[in-house]
Amino acid sequence: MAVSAMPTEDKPRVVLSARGLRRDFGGFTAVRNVDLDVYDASVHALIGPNGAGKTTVFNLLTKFLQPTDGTIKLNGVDITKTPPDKVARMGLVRSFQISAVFPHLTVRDNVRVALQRPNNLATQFWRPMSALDRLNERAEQLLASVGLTKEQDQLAADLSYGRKRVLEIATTLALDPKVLLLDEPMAGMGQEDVSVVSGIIREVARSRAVLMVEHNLSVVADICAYVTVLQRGEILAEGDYATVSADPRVREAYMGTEEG
Ligand SMILES: Nc1ncnc2c1ncn2[C@@H]1O[C@H](COP(=O)(O)OP(=O)(O)OP(=O)(O)O)[C@@H](O)[C@H]1O
Repeated sequence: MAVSAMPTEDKPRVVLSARGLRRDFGGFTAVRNVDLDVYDASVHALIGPNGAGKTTVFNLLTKFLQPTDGTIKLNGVDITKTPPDKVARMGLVRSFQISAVFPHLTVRDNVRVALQRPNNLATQFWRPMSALDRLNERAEQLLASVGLTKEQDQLAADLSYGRKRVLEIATTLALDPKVLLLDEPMAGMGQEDVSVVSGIIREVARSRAVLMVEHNLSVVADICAYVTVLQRGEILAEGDYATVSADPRVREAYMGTEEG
C-alpha cells in the first residue's frame, strides 16, 4: 500500500518508489512486502522500533543491498539491478558518514573536493582557472546555505560533532541530488544542532525529495510530511505524523522504547 495521506490537489510527483521489497538474510526475512512512494519537494521519514528494518530498507533503496524480491524505480526508471554508484549519478544520493569528511582539510576544501565530482574536474588534465573560480563560488553558496560560512577556513577536525554533520550534508548537497537519503541525521546531536539541521533539511527539501531514517520523533513531527512506520520488517502504518502517531498499533509498537 502506498502513502495515501497527502493532499489530493497538487499531489506532488513520485520520484522514488518501491514495490514488494523483500530482503532475506539466510533464513531470516528482515524486510517484506514494503511498498513506498517518496514525493518530490517533501521530507519523508522512515521510523520504527529497534530492529524494525529501517536500515535494511535504506540500504535497499540506495542499492547498497540487493533485494531478494521486489522492484525500485527512480523517476520511473527501474533501478532494482543498478549499482549504487550509477544510482548516485542518476540523482539518488545517501549522506556520507562523518568518516567521509576529510579531517585535515578545511571546511571549504571539503566542499570543493565534493564539488569536483559532479563537475568531473578531478579527471580533467587541463582546467581553466575560471572552472575553479566557479567551484569557489558554488562552495561559498553551499556553505552559506548550511550556515558554515564562519567556519569555512577551519579544519574539519576542529568542528563540533553537530557542525561536522552539517558539513557532511553540505558535501552530499554538492552532488546536487534529486533524492537525498539521510540515515539518522540528528543522531548524537544537542538540541541546538537539531534545530539547525532540521531547518537545513526543510530548506533542502524545497527542491528535492528527502527520505530519512530518524529516531527523534519530535523532528519527524516537525519537518516530515510523510511518515512510514516499520515493524518487524513490514509497514505498520503510513500517513502524516498526526495520523500515524494516533494509530493505536503504532503507540503499542513504540511502548517502552521511545515517545515523541
Ligand atoms: N547483514 C545482516 N545479517 C543478518 N541479519 C541482519 C543483517 N542486517 C540486519 N539484520 C537483521 O534484520 C533486522 C532489521 O535490522 P535493521 O538494522 O534494518 O533494523 P533497524 O530498524 O534499522 O534497527 P535500529 O533502529 O536498531 O538501527 C534485525 O533483526 C537485524 O538483526
